[in-house]
Amino acid sequence: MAAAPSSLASSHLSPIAAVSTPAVPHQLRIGCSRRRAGRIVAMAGSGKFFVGGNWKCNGTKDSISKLVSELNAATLETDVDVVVAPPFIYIDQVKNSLTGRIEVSAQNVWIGKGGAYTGEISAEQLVDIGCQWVILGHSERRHIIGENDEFIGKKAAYALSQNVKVIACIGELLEEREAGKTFDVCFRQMKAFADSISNWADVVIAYEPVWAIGTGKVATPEQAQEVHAAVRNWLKTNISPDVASSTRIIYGGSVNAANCAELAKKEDIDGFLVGGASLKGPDFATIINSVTAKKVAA
Ligand SMILES: O=C(CO)COP(=O)(O)O
Repeated sequence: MAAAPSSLASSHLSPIAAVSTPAVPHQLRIGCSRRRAGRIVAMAGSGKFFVGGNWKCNGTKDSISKLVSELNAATLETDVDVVVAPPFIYIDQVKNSLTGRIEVSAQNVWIGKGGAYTGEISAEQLVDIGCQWVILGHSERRHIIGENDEFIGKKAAYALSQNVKVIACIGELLEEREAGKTFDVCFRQMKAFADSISNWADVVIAYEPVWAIGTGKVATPEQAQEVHAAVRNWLKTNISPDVASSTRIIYGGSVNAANCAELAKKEDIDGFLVGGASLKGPDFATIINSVTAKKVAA
């Protein structure tokens, strides 16, 4: 992705000024407080912490073999769901060498049943090689490849129908944030998923502001929390309170070993989708283990 303009300084995107769309409704805050009083303090959602590594179009047989060895040797907290997403052609290699502690995801899937679709991979084929997850709606597929909301929603529905779980990505462009459209964009992308999804149990939502992806310009914990809380409230209003509290909403965009703990402490951040830092085993392990920061915050 192109580097974010220098105007993306933290002073420019201050926690409150950054999103000029309406603040999270008071009602939601009350809802979170109730949950706090009941059982969970630092996690508004009730699901397990979730960390995904999106390897994108990176790696060779040799580098992936080294990364898998690092992951196999790492000590990982037990109460975290961990998934890695290698390029399609290495999924089988990873499945055959990676510890069963970590599940494997694809980075894309065809919209329906396989057949005469040159270059595509079907959900049935993912199931055939034991790949349980797929990332859909990633900004690189939206903005570089040109996938639209409806196409992505239908892909999600078909993958779920074949028992492939979905990491559903949403997030605004820099110009959309600067125009105060962050919530509008995220809610529109959420609606497209919701129009196609009936079973949310196998869906994890990844909020990945496009200006933070691969740029080193991570959202502040406050900026991420603000959008996560709004998305959770959107689920509460438009799907159900149960889905809102059980669906993991993870953050992606320049997450690394140094910034993960502060992000993890935020109550609506239920984990991470990591790009560059997931290519380094020890750093990825640190990000997985940032669940301990959440527990301390609780
Ligand atoms: O796109 C991402 C994960 O899907 C994030 O990428 P980076 O962590 O490299 O910014």
